[in-house]
This record gives sequence, structure tokens and C-alpha cells, in this order.
Amino acid sequence: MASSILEVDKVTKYFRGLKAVSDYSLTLEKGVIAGLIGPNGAGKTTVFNLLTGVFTPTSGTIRLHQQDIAGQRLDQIVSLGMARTFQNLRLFTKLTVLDNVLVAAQINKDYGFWAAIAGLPSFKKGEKDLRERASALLEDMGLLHLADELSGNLPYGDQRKLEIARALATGPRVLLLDEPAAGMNPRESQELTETIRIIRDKYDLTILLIEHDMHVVMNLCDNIQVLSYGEIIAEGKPADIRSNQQVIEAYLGRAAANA
Ligand SMILES: Nc1ncnc2c1ncn2[C@@H]1O[C@H](COP(=O)(O)OP(=O)(O)OP(=O)(O)O)[C@@H](O)[C@H]1O
Repeated sequence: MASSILEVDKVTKYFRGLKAVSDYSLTLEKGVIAGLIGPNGAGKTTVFNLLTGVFTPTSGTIRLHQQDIAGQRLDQIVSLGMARTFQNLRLFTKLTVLDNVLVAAQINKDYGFWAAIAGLPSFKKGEKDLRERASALLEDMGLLHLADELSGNLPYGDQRKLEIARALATGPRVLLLDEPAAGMNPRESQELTETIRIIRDKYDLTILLIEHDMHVVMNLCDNIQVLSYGEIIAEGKPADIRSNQQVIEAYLGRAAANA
């Protein structure tokens, strides 16, 4: 039987008078790639912010591996195995590509402060392991040849891929991707689709993604939820979503017109 890794039950979030997310529920089975789509302002990013502790739900529960995480700090949630990328990139633009990944990789590793400053073998070994792991992640994302570049010098599409490598460096089981294909051309987004599948398999991930590129969403996702004004208006397989009249009216018609 499939086991659910993330269970969100009737989560609602008010911002003063505004109901940004209303009775939102989600069950993510291990290994799936799920999509969250909908018009601007529908509440998609708010869902990610609720899942990662940026906001505490007004009501409802969020369970990761059966543990209640609603309102916990991001570092606690990361240590429980959830990582995310952001719609607006959050790279350290003055650090190299490799160092960006190394900084993220440190989050779940503690080789000890004293071992670090004394240069003890345990730290050296740990550091070597981290570098190898970071390089492997860069290779997975097709960025290894850019390891020594300043991340701020990378083309936008590569910066988005670096954000994914950084999220992976924390060792997640659940990965949240906020518009991973934004700003990519059709060839790049096609490659990204393949890469996301490969990393899902390689790292045994469960993935939830927000995306406006309907080619990516329809090709990649096993299940899709559609949000409109904070409410789920449809949920199902890509083929069901594509032909759902309410979804076409609320979103897909517009998305197609803007494509
Ligand atoms: N911190 C906040 N304070 C007040 N209102 C907020 C806050 N964050 C989001 N909102 C409001 O909540 C609603 C949902 O916004 P959200 O950013 O989640 O939508 P979205 O679906 O991610 O949109 P987009 O596709 O444009 O990123 C919007 O009306 C937004 O203005």
C-alpha cells in the first residue's frame, strides 16, 4: 500500500480580513510528483509558506512523516526532511556555485565547532564528504562545469537549477519547487522536466511544484490541484484537469491565451 509522507488537512490562512487559503487539504504519497496551479494570487505560494513554517495556519493540520509541523521553524522542518526553492531566487550571488551548495549542505551536518577550527580529521573528512556530495548534486543539475563561477554571473535558468541543487543539499525527502521553469525557454524547461524526474528517482523524493508552464505541469505531474481564490476547485490527473470546464474558465483559458 502507498504510504503518505505529507498530509495537510483543512488548512486555512487569514491575513487580517483576507482568506488567502481556505480548507486546503493534500495527501502526498511517497514518490509522486504533484502540481499546484492556478491564477496569480490564488494562494499557491501561501500554501508553500504554510508548509515550510513561514506562516502558521489559522486552522488545520500539517503532518510530515506523521509529525505535526504547522508553525514550526524552517530549520526544524528542514531537519525533518522538507526543502523548498523560492519564486524569487535566494542565492548568495557573491559566492561561487559550489559554495552556495556547500552552505546549504552544512545545515543538516554538524561536525562540531571545535573540530572545525582545530582542523581535526573528523572535520576534514566531513568537509571532503560534503564537497563530493555538493559536486555530485551540481553534476545532477548539469552545473558542475560552473562550480567555480560566482552564482550571480549565471544565466537565470542556471540560477533556478542551482536553487534546486541547494535544496537537495539539505537531504530532503519532500521537495517543494516554486516555479522551477520560470524564465526558461521551451528547450530548457523540457530538460528541466527530465532532470526533475531523474532526481526524484535518484534521491527517492516526493515533489510538490508550483508552475505556470503548462507543458511542464502536464508532462511531469502525476496529480494536479487547481487553486482559485484560495480554494481547491479541481484535483486529478493531468488529462482530467486539462478537460475540466471550471479549470479552463478560471485558469487554463487565460494561461493558454498568455502562452
Ligand atoms: N504576507 C501577506 N500578507 C497579506 N496578504 C498576503 C500575504 N501573502 C500573500 N497574501 C495575499 O494572499 C493571496 C494569495 O497570495 P499568493 O502569493 O499565495 O498567491 P499565488 O497563487 O502564489 O500567486 P502568484 O502566482 O502570483 O505567485 C493574495 O491575495 C495575496 O495578496
